[in-house]
Amino acid sequence: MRVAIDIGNTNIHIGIFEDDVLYAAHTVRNALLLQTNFTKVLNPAVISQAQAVILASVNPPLEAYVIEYIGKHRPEQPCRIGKEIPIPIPVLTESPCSVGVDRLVNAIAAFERTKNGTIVVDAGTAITIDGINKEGAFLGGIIAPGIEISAKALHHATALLPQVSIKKPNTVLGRNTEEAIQSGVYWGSVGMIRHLVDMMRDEMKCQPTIIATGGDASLLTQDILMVTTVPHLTLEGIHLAYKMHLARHPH
Ligand SMILES: Nc1ncnc2c1ncn2[C@@H]1O[C@H](COP(=O)(O)OP(=O)(O)OP(=O)(O)O)[C@@H](O)[C@H]1O
Ligand SMILES: CC(C)(CO)[C@@H](O)C(=O)NCCC(=O)O
Ligand SMILES: [K+]
Repeated sequence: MRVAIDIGNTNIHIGIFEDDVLYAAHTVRNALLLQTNFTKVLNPAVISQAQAVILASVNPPLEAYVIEYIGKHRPEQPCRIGKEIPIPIPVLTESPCSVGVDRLVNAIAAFERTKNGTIVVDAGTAITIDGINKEGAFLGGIIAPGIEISAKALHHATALLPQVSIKKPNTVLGRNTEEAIQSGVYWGSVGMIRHLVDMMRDEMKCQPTIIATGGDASLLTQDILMVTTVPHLTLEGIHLAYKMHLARHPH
């Protein structure tokens, strides 16, 4: 049994892999994790019995907490993607080390599925849209505000706009403030994703496969054509990067 942990900015996602198959996954709000007892979220027995605990983090302070907790329950340090586990694909950006490892493991898992030029949309805290060429190399992409960030930003930066939870509006023309914010954030995000995917497709000069993931993917992609949603793409990518490393460096 192997445990993959994706430490993001809103949520931590935990996946349990048995015989290379993801058989359990759960998500905990970071804020909740810091308030509650870690043992309720990351079962000490699972941590101590796992063959490997593999981490991908884009949130260093929370990562430090998780590593400290894991250290109490198993003698080996967890394997960190991008540290002990090198990124097993070419990263063709200016500064490969500064690309979020969640974007990179998404690319690894997506390419494993498509074996084709691919665009990955991850709609989480941020919305990222990244290109992978048909050789499986990470090309770069875009980082934009996620829908919760957009809704919060409107509330925090204004005197009159309330905090609104975003759902799909029935109409584009909002008839009250709440509907107007929902429409702006929902249709704005959908339109942004559609447009950026089109632009990226042109720039990549190929017919890439589009894969979406992240907490808001199923909400947003209902209005985007030709997208396959893979809920646990990041966890799959963490596990895959680890397996690729093992294949290259058998113990
Ligand atoms: N049950 C849920 N719990 C938490 N967030 C949810 C849930 N359902 C939908 N969401 C949405 O998912 C988004 C967070 O997505 P995700 O879980 O991919 O974030 P994350 O992993 O922290 O992101 P990142 O890695 O980009 O920091 C939020 O915008 C929130 O609106
Ligand atoms: C963009 C996010 C926040 C998405 O989770 C993460 O991948 C990150 O913090 N990235 C670092 C900067 C970069 O990817 O270029
Ligand atoms: K994410």
